[in-house]
Amino acid sequence: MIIIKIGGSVITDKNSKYPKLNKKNLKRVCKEICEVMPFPLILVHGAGSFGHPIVKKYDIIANPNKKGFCIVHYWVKKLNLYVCRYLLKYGMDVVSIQPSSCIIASDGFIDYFNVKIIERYLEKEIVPVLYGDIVLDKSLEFSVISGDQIVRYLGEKMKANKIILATDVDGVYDKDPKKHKDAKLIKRIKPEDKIKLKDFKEDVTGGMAGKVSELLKLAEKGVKSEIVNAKKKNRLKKLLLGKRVRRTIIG
Ligand SMILES: Nc1ncnc2c1ncn2[C@@H]1O[C@H](COP(=O)(O)OP(=O)(O)OP(=O)(O)O)[C@@H](O)[C@H]1O
Ligand SMILES: C=C(C)CCOP(=O)(O)O
Repeated sequence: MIIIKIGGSVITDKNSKYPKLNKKNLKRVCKEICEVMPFPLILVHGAGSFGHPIVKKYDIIANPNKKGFCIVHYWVKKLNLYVCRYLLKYGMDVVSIQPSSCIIASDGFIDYFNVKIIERYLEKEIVPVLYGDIVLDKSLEFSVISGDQIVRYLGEKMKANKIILATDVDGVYDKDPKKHKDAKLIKRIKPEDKIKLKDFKEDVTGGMAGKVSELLKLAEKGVKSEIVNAKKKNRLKKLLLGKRVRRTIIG
C-alpha cells in the first residue's frame, strides 16, 4: 500500500490570495505518477491557494462559520476535480473521495473516518483521491483537516508501507530554505530527535511544522515516510521507481 500526498504548494500558486492553479506542475506530477502507476495506491492532495487564503478570509479557525465552510468546501472540491481530471487523462482510474462526507473531527482532529468505502474502491482497482478539506467538528462546529492529517490517519489504518509527501522544497531543513540560503537539509528525522518545529513557517494547518508533527506520529507507530520536492522534474517519479533522490526520511 502506497500513499502519496501532492502538496498544494506544487499544484497551485500558494502565494496567491485567490485560488490559482499551477497547471504545468499539476499535469507533470500527474503524468509522473501515472507513468509508474503504483498500486495499491491512495492519493491525497493539499489545498494551496484553493484553501489556505479562503480559510483566512472567512476567519474559520477563530470563528467557525457556515458561509466560510461552504465556500472553502466549494474551492477545495474544485481543485480536486482538476487533479482527478489530469490523473484520468494520463490513464489512472480514480474516484474522488470528499473528506467532508466521510470524516467527523473533534477539536481539529479526525474522530470518525469511514474508510470502508476506500477499501471497496481499492478492491476494484480504482485509486481514491482525497484532499485537505473542511469538515464537521463535534466541538468546534467545523474544522480544517489537512491532507497531512489524512495521510497520517490512513497510513496507520491501511498499514501503508510507503508514504510520500511531495512538496515544493527538497525536504525538511534546519530552517526555512526559502528565507535562509544557508539552510541545511535534514536527511533523516527520528521520533527521538528533538526537532524544534515552532520556527517553521505556518499556514492554516501548520505548514512544514504540521507536516512533520503528523509524520512523527506515524513514525512512532513504526511507519516511515519521505518528503520530496515535486517541483523538480522526475524526482517523484524516480522515488516511486525506488531510485535514491534528495529527500528527508521521517522514521
Ligand atoms: N524548516 C523547513 N524546512 C522545509 N520547509 C520549510 C521549513 N520551514 C518552513 N518551510 C516551508 O514549508 C513549505 C512547505 O510546506 P507547505 O505546508 O506549504 O507545503 P504543501 O504541503 O506542499 O502545501 P499544502 O499544505 O497546501 O498542501 C515550503 O515552501 C517552505 O518554505
Ligand atoms: C485549507 C484547507 C481547507 C485544507 C488544508 O489542507 P493542506 O493544504 O493539506 O494543509
